[in-house]
Amino acid sequence: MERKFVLAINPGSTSTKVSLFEDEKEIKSFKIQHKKEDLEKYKKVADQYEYRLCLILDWLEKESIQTNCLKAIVGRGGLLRSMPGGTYLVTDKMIEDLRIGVKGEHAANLGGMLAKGIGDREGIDSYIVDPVAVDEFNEVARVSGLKEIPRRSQVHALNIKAVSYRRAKEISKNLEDINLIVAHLGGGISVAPMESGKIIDVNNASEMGPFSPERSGGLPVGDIVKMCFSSKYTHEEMKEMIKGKGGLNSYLGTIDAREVEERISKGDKEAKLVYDAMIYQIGKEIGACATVLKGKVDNIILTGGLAYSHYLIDKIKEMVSFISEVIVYPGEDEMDALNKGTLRVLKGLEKPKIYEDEVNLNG
Ligand SMILES: Nc1ncnc2c1ncn2[C@@H]1O[C@H](COP(=O)(O)OP(=O)(O)O)[C@@H](O)[C@H]1O
Ligand SMILES: CCCC(=O)OP(=O)(O)O
Repeated sequence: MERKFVLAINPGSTSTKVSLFEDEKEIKSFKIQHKKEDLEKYKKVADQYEYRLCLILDWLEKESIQTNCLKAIVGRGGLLRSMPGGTYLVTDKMIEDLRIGVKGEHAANLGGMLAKGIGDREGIDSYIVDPVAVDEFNEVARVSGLKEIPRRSQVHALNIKAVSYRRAKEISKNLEDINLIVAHLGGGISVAPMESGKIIDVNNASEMGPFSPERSGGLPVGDIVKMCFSSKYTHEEMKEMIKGKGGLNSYLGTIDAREVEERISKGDKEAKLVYDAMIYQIGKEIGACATVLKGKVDNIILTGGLAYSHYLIDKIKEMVSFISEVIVYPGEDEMDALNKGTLRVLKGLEKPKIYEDEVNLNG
């Protein structure tokens, strides 16, 4: 029988990861590291399309993989209109929204574009799975306190859903029958209460909640307004302070938690105070999620790069173990999650969702 593969594409802000899967097995993978100056040439994220496409096609050629050996292509989904979780067929309308950045710029916007670009060459379907735009909020979670500004769901949905499925399987339950609190602890942080498989609230990794290695998290709003009108900073500079140069980076000049821990071990008191404050805010956010779930929490899951840290995990456990058992899945496996989401559709276990049917095209 002819061998057929799924190609998964995960564009990040500094790299593009590609993996080739034969059923559930990853048989090849490659991380294309982009030079800062190569990406800086492009004004908009979507403008990087041709550049990244050529690099992926070059890799396939180098590995002697013909695109006619592929049965589907899947890309990490970006900032689209609010949508329920699941596996989506990439449609022309979705591509239009990704290209204009309908809800903002994010490297993941290229995922669907690159998947469809390659899929269309062979006449095969392309998909995205649990994009950062997944929105399964309870209505009450949308109200911010200022009429003009609704709370928005922007979330590390792909990894959060993947680790939730993993835990449900481990305890032989359906995800729909359990409640979890999942904290994705990476360069950005999402802490979400998951009720019966749905992410019913989240801090919004780019703007609110705990600060993270590179993001400020929620800030005192009065002081932010003052800074914005101080004439000291441009709009771009303010945005960078919130995402990129915020969090650990703002206080300690690094986004690398390992470096911070190294400094702490050498007696750096400032590093310890800032790192402990980040951990304190994560614990506090988990506590808030427990109240959303009215205390009915089957497990708390800690995942992402920071979950490799024993220092951080032990301190979070001290704060939240009274709520429920803490399960640690360090790192993330977004490539595997993309493939599994695609296989669920290819094997007929799930129907692919259609973007136009699931989103509000006037919103
Ligand atoms: N072994 C480790 N101990 C402590 N922190 C770690 C470890 N490995 C990775 N990290 C930290 O995890 C963070 C990045 O997490 P990651 O999930 O890779 O983020 P992203 O995918 O958002 O770039 C960085 O601050 C990094 O220093
Ligand atoms: C917008 C939520 C998802 C997110 O922040 O992803 P990255 O950490 O990969 O930028």
